[in-house]
Amino acid sequence: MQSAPQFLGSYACRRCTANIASTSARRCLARSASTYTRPKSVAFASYFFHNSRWTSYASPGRLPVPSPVPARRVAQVAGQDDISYTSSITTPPIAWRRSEVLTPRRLFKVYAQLAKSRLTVLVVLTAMGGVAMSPLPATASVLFFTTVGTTLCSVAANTINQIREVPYDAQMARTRNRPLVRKAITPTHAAGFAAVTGIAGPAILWTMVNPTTAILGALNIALYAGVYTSLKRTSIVNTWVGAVVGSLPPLMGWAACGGHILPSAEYPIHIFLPSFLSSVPVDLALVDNPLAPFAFFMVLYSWQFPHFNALSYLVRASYAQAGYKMLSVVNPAKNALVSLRHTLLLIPMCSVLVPLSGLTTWAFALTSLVPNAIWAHAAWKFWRHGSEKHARTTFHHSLWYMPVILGLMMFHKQGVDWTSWIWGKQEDEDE
Ligand SMILES: CC(C)=CCC/C(C)=C/CC/C(C)=C/COP(=O)(O)OP(=O)(O)O
Repeated sequence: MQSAPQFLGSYACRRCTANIASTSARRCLARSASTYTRPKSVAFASYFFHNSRWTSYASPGRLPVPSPVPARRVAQVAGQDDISYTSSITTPPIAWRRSEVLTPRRLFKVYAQLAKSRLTVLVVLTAMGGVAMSPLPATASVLFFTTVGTTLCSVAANTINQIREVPYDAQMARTRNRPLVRKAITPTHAAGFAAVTGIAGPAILWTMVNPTTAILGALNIALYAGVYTSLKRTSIVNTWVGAVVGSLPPLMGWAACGGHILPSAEYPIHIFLPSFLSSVPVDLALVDNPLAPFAFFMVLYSWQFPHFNALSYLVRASYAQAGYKMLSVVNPAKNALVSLRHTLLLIPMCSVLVPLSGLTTWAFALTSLVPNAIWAHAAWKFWRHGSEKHARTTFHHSLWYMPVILGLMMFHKQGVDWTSWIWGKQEDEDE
């Protein structure tokens, strides 16, 4: 473990530094400490209200700057005593620097960082995927307000997540430059931003789209910022909860168009057999089928495991350092096995569940086999060899896999026959 002065050199607030041996200083240490041995409960309220007064002892006249003694830490979690690495914290994670002046332009940039803008764009795109796959038409107003409402919900969820994770984000190179860690914005300001977006998002969805979409948005904020964020440091189950969070936006898009996501007497579950097994022609009136959004949800749910587990394996040292309970840290072999399991599960999902639900025609069952086979092969190699090289390949495959699978789903969408649409046009021209 690092020595107390090293941690305190970066993170103790002024009030707590008067007496470095005092309880509050120890509390500061606890909230900064990386944890294989979990810290005592982090005094969140203390962090929250002290943060704007945090200072660095690297400035002269305060406590001495700690000598940069390399700290070596060996992970010993769940019998995995083979993960060892040299901690990169040989100097305080954040050096003293003048605080940023928040011009409107900088403030916008800070808000975008709090929103994790790229993730938010992806979330909105998957919600639009739900709209695109819905058999029910969407008006321009529904499209616009679903986009705005979903964006605001995602912004709020990501902001709350960052407010809660400052001491841990500060310990990972990947997240060390986030606005709250570098103190570009106070936690109070960020909390205000989260409150405004977190109320406006569901309110817009409720009033301008429909209550079901609003409830899904609010539920997802709670699931991500509340349940998932807490579980990250307590249980590997976090990844399964995070996968639900990532799969809910398409349901929001589906619900926004008025589609039903739960079966009822009025909207029971239908199955759409392939034409060689059924003589009944597809009744497009039945395509608003609760099994369809469930199939979409499941594809996104399973996609996240090989995507996230492969990435998580590549950054496992920093996850370990910040004390996150990730499968890639506690059990790398199982981490790769879970990735493989979900790439294999995606095959029957795409080749049976999706066409059976009426979301696509049965042609999708065949065309989806190609991307599924390529990705499953990469995940199998990752599981066999457990190397970073294969983790990277599995991760890179996840990046093209999702747009390809969504594109194929759109191409084979039930009731939309692109080929006859093109041929039909040609016939029209011939006439
Ligand atoms: C509509 C609505 C509310 C949508 C929310 C969508 C959303 C925020 C999805 C995130 C999914 C997820 C588990 C990301 C990882 O977060 P992480 O905390 O592990 O990432 P980090 O390590 O980069 O902080």
